[in-house]
Amino acid sequence: MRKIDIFDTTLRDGEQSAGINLNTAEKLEIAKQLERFGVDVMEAGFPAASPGDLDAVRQIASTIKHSSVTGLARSVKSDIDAAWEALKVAECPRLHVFIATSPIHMTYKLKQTPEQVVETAVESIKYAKQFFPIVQWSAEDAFRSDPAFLAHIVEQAIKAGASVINLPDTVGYATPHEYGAMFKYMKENVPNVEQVKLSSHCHNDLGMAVANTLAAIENGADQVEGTINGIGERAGNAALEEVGVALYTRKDAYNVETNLTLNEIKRTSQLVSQLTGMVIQANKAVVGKNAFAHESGIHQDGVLKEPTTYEIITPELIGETSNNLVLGKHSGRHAFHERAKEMGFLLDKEALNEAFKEFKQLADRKKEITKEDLWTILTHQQLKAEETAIYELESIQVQYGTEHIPTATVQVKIPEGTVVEDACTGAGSVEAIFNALERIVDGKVNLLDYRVSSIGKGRDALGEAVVNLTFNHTEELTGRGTAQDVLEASAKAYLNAINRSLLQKQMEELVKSSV
Ligand SMILES: CC(=O)SCCNC(=O)CCNC(=O)[C@H](O)C(C)(C)COP(=O)(O)OP(=O)(O)OC[C@H]1O[C@@H](n2cnc3c(N)ncnc32)[C@H](O)[C@@H]1OP(=O)(O)O
Ligand SMILES: CC(C)C(=O)C(=O)O
Ligand SMILES: [Mg+2]
Repeated sequence: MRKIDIFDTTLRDGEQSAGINLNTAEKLEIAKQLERFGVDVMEAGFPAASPGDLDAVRQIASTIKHSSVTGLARSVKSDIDAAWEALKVAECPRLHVFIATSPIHMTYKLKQTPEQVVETAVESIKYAKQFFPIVQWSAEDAFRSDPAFLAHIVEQAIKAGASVINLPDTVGYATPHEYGAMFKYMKENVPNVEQVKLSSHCHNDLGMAVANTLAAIENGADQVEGTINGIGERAGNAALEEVGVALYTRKDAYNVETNLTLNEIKRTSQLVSQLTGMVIQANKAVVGKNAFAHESGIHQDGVLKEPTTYEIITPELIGETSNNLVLGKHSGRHAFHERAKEMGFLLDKEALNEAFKEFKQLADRKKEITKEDLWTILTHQQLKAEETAIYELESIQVQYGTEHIPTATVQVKIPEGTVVEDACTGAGSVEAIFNALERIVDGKVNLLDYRVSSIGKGRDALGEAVVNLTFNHTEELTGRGTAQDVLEASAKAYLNAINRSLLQKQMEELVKSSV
């Protein structure tokens, strides 16, 4: 099978992303991880850019043994000298030297004629070859270059000693078909092309960097360049983890292999994100937080029955521990039941269905259902299964205004099974609720304590209320209630305490009668 070399430029083109600045220690850490990931070549920096970058490239070159380390240089002797200073410690020093070949770049940026550009390119390669055993030459903005001129300069670069020829789509303008055609054209029109490896280098301005890279492979590229998480100048470079996983998953289509250790992807991606401060978008292919997350019921059910229904990549392939069935408003019973089991709740079908109903109601109101929310819902159902509710809150309505006396109207299902409604005022909304409830329950309530708190974080967290009271002069009892609204939670807590008191009384009578 044809082998594709992976050239990582996270530490050079990736670091060119606006807002990224890595120090030597950070670059070294990433370099070591890139070596574990199995990249064939890593571009450690641009040694002429600053003494700090030169030092980082030198330290990486002297540390990394299983990947070839390179640095970038303009076609300028001082840049090549700086690169040699940094890379001479490497096992097999490799230089990456470039010059632009498109009319726009030659005319406006370099202010050189095409002939002068050929001469500069050839001179720089010959100069570099005095030091470096391997020289990679890049035609910056190759894609927007005149194809015949590009073929000519590539031929001259090979004659001058380049052993890898890189043909970048520097501004991310190419379509996959066009980018592939450029490689085909070079294969057919550069007489000495078989002496070198052709390399792709794609930018993502139109979101086609990975597709273009794959098209280059289909048309004869032997090396592909890119970065971890696709970071890089402007919209970034081709994301190497996407390229690696695409080549593996669609081996049937591409029929090539790489040296990459794919299960190092997650770790590499996380490290690069952390040290560069570039957050990975949740829906990013392969490494996004949602790449293995399923939220909708139909998908969750499918994945529980057979993962390949909705997963073409296994989480383990990239070093992720498992997929993630996220519970939200689109989830279904299968996933909910599975999660309840995982959390250790052994509820019967009816209780599970009740819990699922409660979960759906909450999911409609809340952006994210947390683990704490699930605990609360499931515990509530478990307790409910163990006790008979005597008073049950049916509905609650509170009128509150700074200029008005708070009034609460409550509907409660009483032990006889009928629903009773009452209304009351109070100094505050909670007092109004408690007063209304006291009129419904049959007995004397003495409220001793009342507290509210939130379960979990965020403004949409569930509220929990705890009420301590005595009912008909029994001993003090604690009631708990949870709801998204603290007023509803308070009413539930109040009734929960009353119910517990009544249940306790029933138990005592049962014990007495059985003696
Ligand atoms: C497509 C790419 O990603 S290319 C790599 C881009 N990366 C970087 O630029 C990061 C590192 N760069 C730097 O630190 C600086 O730009 C340096 C040290 C390289 C040069 O700095 P300065 O000397 O101050 O020049 P400055 O950056 O302002 O301008 C670039 C000069 O290099 C010239 N130049 C650009 N590319 C090349 C090239 N491949 N070969 C020769 N000269 C080049 C430009 O025409 C311009 O020349 P001029 O001064 O005669 O007009
Ligand atoms: C220097 C070259 C390889 C580059 O980064 C580009 O053209 O995008
Ligand atoms: Mg680039």
